[in-house]
Amino acid sequence: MAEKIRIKSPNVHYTEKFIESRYSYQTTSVTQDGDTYTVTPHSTECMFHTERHVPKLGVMLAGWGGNNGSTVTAAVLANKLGLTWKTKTGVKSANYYGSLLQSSTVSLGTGPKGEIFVPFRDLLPMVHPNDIVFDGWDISSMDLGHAMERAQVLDWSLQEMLRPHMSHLKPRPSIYIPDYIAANQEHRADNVLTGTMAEQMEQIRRDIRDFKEKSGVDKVIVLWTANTERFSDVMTGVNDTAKNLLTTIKNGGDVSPSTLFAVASILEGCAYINGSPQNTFVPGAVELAVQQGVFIGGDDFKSGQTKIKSVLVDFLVSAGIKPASIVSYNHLGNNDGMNLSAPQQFRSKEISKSNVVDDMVESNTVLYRPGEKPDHCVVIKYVPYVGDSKRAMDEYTSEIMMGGTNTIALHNTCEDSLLASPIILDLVILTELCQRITFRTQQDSSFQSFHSVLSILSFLCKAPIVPPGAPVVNSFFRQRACIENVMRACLGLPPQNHMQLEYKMQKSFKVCQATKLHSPVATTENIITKAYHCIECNGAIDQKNVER
Ligand SMILES: NC(=O)c1ccc[n+]([C@@H]2O[C@H](COP(=O)([O-])OP(=O)(O)OC[C@H]3O[C@@H](n4cnc5c(N)ncnc54)[C@H](O)[C@@H]3O)[C@@H](O)[C@H]2O)c1
Ligand SMILES: O=P([O-])([O-])O[C@@H]1[C@@H](O)[C@H](O)[C@@H](O)[C@H](O)[C@@H]1O
Repeated sequence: MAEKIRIKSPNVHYTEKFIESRYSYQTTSVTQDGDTYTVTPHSTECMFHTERHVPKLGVMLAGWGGNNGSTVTAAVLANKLGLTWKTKTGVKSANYYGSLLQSSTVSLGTGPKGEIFVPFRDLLPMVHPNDIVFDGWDISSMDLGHAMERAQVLDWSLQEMLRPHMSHLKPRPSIYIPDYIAANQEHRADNVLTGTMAEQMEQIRRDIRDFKEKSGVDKVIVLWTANTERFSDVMTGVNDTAKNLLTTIKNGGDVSPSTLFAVASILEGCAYINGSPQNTFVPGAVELAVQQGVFIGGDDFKSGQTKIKSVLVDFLVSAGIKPASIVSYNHLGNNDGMNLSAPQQFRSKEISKSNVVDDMVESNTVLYRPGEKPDHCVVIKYVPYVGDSKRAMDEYTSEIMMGGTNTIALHNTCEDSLLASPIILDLVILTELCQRITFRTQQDSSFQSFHSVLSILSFLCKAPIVPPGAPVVNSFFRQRACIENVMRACLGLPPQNHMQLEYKMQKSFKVCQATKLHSPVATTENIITKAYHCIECNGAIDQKNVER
């Protein structure tokens, strides 16, 4: 299907298979001598190739019967069926609100009547969530129709319409190692594999092949939305290299279920994404992904309280205001909350929720001395009555000018799974798009893909994993700009600069449809009517009355 956006540029060519773009990647290197910085601009000429054919995508969820797994499956079905349903506040319609790709927009540039914005998803050919085929595993045998009911997330009238489409969906038996999740999860475990660790992992591999064959999808992405596990110990000789990890699995050592899923996915050539906070990607798993040229991404969906934190701290620090104390409390009553009520599982989540401010704090040495950080406290409490409707309460106390303080208090109530579900869709759709993008610099003899550790996903994760040596960016707007500008590069377009110089200079200028420069014409003494005319085509394209 032809793309909605066509680039008219000598640097962009559309072949049957690819969008081919030439792109000049601009960076700067900096050297420091005492208080003096020397900045040198660099330009790297690149070629991007983006495959235009969008494949049929299958997504296999570990934890499919959970609140997130059942809700995202239900949401896609409701959208695909175009469902509307009655509630006490009126008729609701299925949508993908909360999805960056489906429900946010980006600026394409200036049209005859001003700036043109289009949905993110229109920038490049990508999978539509309605077309995704779901499958997966759960240690609970409950079918997806009943799991949706157990989750208590969606309106009952909607559930009744969806149940006929979900009751036949049954999670495949999964790998269950009780020591990795809270003991209070044992009651769910009636759908578990048996055999050695290696045999169980091989079954997961067979499941992936079975799903791909029976569903007819072109590719599969595996995503962990099962319970939060305790952290794994990184041990030399056990999981520090790919070879040692595979040997440990063969001999049945200390390997978590989420890491077993990761190894199974990687060996099947399927991208694997970790939506939970545990350190699934032990060094051996990362090395295996790199060796196999398979994408991995995570950790821990950035969905609510932490997402707001990555915005608010970015705002405060960027505005020169010094956050000194951040207290994030929340309580929730879903099964995730029950699992997190156990100390080791909470610790995994506390880590992923606590590191999100580090890059923003470290970027401002005017406010913070080296190593100085705000007080940062994370509290999660399990309160069964509130169910999936998480209550998050935050207090940000900052130092302002002349010894002043500013305290911002937030209260945020939301269905946790309705925040996470669009994140799951963005993760798998963006990962699939990246699988179709290759690029080369002038120094490369051939095209290459992104690094196996897919750090462009960081916008969607609380604790982004990045390639060795790469910086961790948590700042919301920098993460979002990265995705937009990489997609713009695939279209041969320069990064968004938000300068709008054409409106800021005394002799303002605009570029009309004929892409030629204009000059303003002063018409009266007190009021300048900036009439923008094309020098050549003399076409008046815009008039604004501005005070002298
Ligand atoms: N807003 C959010 O909901 C949000 C945000 C960030 C991260 N997360 C993380 O996403 C994960 C899922 O959240 P949820 O609310 O859906 O939790 P949930 O408890 O409702 O679902 C988890 C599911 O995983 C299953 N499970 C546990 N161990 C398994 C295994 N080894 N194999 C297969 N299935 C297994 C459980 O039976 C359950 O059905 C949690 O780790 C949570 O911390 C959720
Ligand atoms: O994304 P966020 O709102 O900062 O963090 C959330 C936690 O506050 C919540 O307790 C947990 O159950 C969710 O899994 C999610 O991780």
